[in-house]
Amino acid sequence: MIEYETVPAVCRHFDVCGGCTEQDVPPARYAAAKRAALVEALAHAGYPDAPIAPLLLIPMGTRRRVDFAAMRVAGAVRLGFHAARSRDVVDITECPLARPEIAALIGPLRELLGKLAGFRKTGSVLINAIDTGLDVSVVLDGEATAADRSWLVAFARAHGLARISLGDEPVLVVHAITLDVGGLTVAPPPGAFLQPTREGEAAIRAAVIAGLPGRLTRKSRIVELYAGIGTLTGAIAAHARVHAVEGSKPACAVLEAGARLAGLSGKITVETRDLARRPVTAKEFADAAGIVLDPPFDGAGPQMRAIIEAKIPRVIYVSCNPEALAREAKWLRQAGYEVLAASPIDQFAGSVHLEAVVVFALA
Ligand SMILES: C[S@@+](CC[C@H](N)C(=O)[O-])C[C@H]1O[C@@H](n2cnc3c(N)ncnc32)[C@H](O)[C@@H]1O
Repeated sequence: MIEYETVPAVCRHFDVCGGCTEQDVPPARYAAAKRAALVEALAHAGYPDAPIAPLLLIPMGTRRRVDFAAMRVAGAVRLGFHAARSRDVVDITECPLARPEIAALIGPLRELLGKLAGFRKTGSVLINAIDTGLDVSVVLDGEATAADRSWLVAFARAHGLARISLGDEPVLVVHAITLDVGGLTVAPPPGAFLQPTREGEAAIRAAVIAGLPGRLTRKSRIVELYAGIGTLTGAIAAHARVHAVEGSKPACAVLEAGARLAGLSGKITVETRDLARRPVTAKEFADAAGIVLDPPFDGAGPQMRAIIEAKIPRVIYVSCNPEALAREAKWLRQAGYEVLAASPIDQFAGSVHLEAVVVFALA
């Protein structure tokens, strides 16, 4: 039962599409609820008085990474997002959340999927907006035919895409694949993880850099866990040596190449490692001035034990899930860490999700 006045939703698919469930919440209430998610997470972890910054709002129309679901039902193609708590795909004609150039592809993509013999019942289309255009990766549930590939090539050319791929296999590269990630220029693989908005990414980076220990020297070393393609790595490397650890081999290759291109191979070392199976040990953290971690939705799990054992003076935790943050921050509190700063960032506009950067220091 809704107990407050709602405001008109900006999207015509609101209510059926499971994407942005909070669009009709009045702005002040929306912003308060988002910030409260971080307040509650940190209070739950034992930090009731943590210094929490105001919420950084990021407007609709800025999402630069969109993963559309597709379904063929009685011959007709549906392209959009899953309905709430359902595998059913809601067919959409607009997406005010996405950047306009991504939203403009919805109709043409639906038409393209309709022609593909390799698209039987279910599929998806992941779009990343990179510096040279849109990078589109189509995932089908059947074998793509030669004709399918020709359709993809024609589509990429007609819409001026940077690249089109079948899953992680590039089918046509039209423009050079480059993305500036604040200090490094990288070439993300098809479907690479990118922070959902440029604005959010910049805010995360700024909060991480502001949270680094004050007296870093050229010899200081920061260990960065879950580094991805290096979204934060180049910026950290402007202040210290960085050992970047990431589980995805292609992401590590991209990060390594970006570091080389920037002449930073001496400052940035990259390690491919599954941190769930083989966490970095307390001994390996030993001489680090700080740890930066940006784990997946479920949190860092088994990696946390060694972080706590290592007693590194500064731990900067980038979180996309306040629940996991609450759980793992509690262990940091029990180990004697205090919160120096916490920044809530509305990376997932219109949804209940929240991004946050929390800076912990050993008291
Ligand atoms: C939230 S993303 C952050 C990536 C990067 N920091 C960024 O901002 O783009 C989480 C990263 O953790 C990586 N990852 C997920 N599970 C992992 C594991 N078990 N071991 C190592 N890395 C993992 C993913 O590949 C992904 O790059």
